[in-house]
Amino acid sequence: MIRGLYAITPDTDNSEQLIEQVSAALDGGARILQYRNKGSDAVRRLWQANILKSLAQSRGALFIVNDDVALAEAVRADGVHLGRDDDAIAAARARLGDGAIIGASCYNSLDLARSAVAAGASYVAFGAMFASGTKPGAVHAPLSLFADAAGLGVPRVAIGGITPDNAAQVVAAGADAIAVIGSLFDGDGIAERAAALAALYA
Ligand SMILES: Cc1ncc(COP(=O)(O)OP(=O)(O)O)c(N)n1
Ligand SMILES: Cc1nc(C(=O)O)sc1CCOP(=O)(O)O
Ligand SMILES: [Mg+2]
Repeated sequence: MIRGLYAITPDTDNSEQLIEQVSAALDGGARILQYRNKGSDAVRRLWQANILKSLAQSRGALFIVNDDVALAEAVRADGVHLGRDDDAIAAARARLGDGAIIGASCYNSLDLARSAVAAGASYVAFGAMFASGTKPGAVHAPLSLFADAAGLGVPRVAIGGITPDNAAQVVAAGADAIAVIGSLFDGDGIAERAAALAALYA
């Protein structure tokens, strides 16, 4: 189920630190984990994805791979997340099967969300909600999109600049899950910040 804190990994070659960071996020209550790594080579990506999948699933969390349908298939992830520069949703659905979770980035566009659902998306993501240090050039998405998208029949995920200080307004606006990188994984206290974010869905 796509609901609650959706942790997205920081992009790193440091697998030992990554495992510790992700463990803390899961301990704190993350219900969905996305493996997002655009910098490492294919061998390290496969290794990290396999380990993180086991970690997530051993804690009852869903495991989603960003961008890479082949990697999602290789590690038997619960699903894949796709944006405008990635593979088509219908092709991913054909490859991964009916049971796979396929998330779609819809930025600030309800029309994109409608098209994504028609193509077979399992959830839609809107962002950026706030200024994002991870993706400084991201377009801004208004909070009103979550109400506008309520009738689509799939969960609505919020992303971009979400922190323990501003997340409550996103949840109140109707986001079914909040996807977070920087404010969750930067610095010590990951489990505590995860718990604060997860508590918004308690
Ligand atoms: C949950 C979630 N929402 C949005 C994105 C962004 O996807 P995309 O636009 O493809 O950008 P990259 O993450 O690939 O840089 C996401 N990854 N997860
Ligand atoms: C990967 C990504 N996609 C976005 C979008 O708006 O589609 S914003 C974003 C970065 C999210 O990281 P942080 O929590 O550090 O802001
Ligand atoms: Mg992408």
